Amino acid sequence: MNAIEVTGLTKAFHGRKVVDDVSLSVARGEIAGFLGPNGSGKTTCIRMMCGLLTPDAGDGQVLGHDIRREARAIKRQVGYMTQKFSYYEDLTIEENLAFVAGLYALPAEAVRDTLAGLGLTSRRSQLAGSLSGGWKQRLALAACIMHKPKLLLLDEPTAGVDPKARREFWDEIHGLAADGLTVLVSTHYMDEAERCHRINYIAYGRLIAHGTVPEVIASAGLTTFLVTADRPGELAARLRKAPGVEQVAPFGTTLHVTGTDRAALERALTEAGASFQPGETSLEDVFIRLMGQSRDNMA
Ligand SMILES: Nc1ncnc2c1ncn2[C@@H]1O[C@H](COP(=O)(O)OP(=O)(O)OP(=O)(O)O)[C@@H](O)[C@H]1O
Repeated sequence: MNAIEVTGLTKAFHGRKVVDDVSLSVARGEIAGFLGPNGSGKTTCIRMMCGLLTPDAGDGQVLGHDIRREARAIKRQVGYMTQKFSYYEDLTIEENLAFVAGLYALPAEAVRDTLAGLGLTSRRSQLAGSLSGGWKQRLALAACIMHKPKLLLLDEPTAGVDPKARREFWDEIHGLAADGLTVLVSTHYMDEAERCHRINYIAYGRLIAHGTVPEVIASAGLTTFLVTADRPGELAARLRKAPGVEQVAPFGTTLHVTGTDRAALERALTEAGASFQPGETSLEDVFIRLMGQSRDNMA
């Protein structure tokens, strides 16, 4: 049975639907990415799935428990790292974990094992407030997995963390998933999306794409050309107005020019006198398009 199997989740605040008919399946041991623009309803979905918020409509199961009737059982088996994870700055790493262990009535070994498991033992006496962003995230992760949850919900866990620390954090997540933990992670970083087994893209409350990264890219049906130009800025301005050109994104001195109609795109580039070659469509190109499309649908 899947770790998450929910259908038709809907939630409105003050008469405005912020989650609209979202269905989601996440297999056990899977790292599922949850992506979408700010305010698109990711956190609200996560809160409904872990029993913190009651949906207006929709139902389903998380870890085999009904999200409406068995919220307590779900909460016990879920680790939830919120966007603004809080800990006591003037307590050490170990003291912070001991506090959390107390909340869950866990034995002292739980703290020791968690410190060791996440490579925190040598830093256990360091004050949490003095840790760098990466180590703070590691402490937050430690606090969330100490009670050995079966499902880990991570809400933008690495915002503001440097690339090396982010990579190490993700190595950790993959290690936990390999041991059977299911992970649902919301992120705005494309490289993190690419590290998920499958991704789910939500915009304006609706789930509009899901699958593996290659599947999501392929389903968008976009063609991308790489264009080099002496004056990329000028060319970009012209191309943005050309028929068939849907996106123009400068990357250094190269432009990534994207559209759904390959022939129209080639025509536009030829007419603009651009020198171009085929490129790979990125996940970011796809998301920008999906975002634009769903905004049009809302209008
Ligand atoms: N308790 C609440 N009361 C009223 N409005 C809320 C509440 N919680 C969330 N919202 C609104 O619902 C919408 C969706 O918010 P949510 O936090 O789920 O989005 P998100 O996709 O997680 O965004 P972000 O990427 O910025 O974290 C937002 O417009 C938000 O202001």
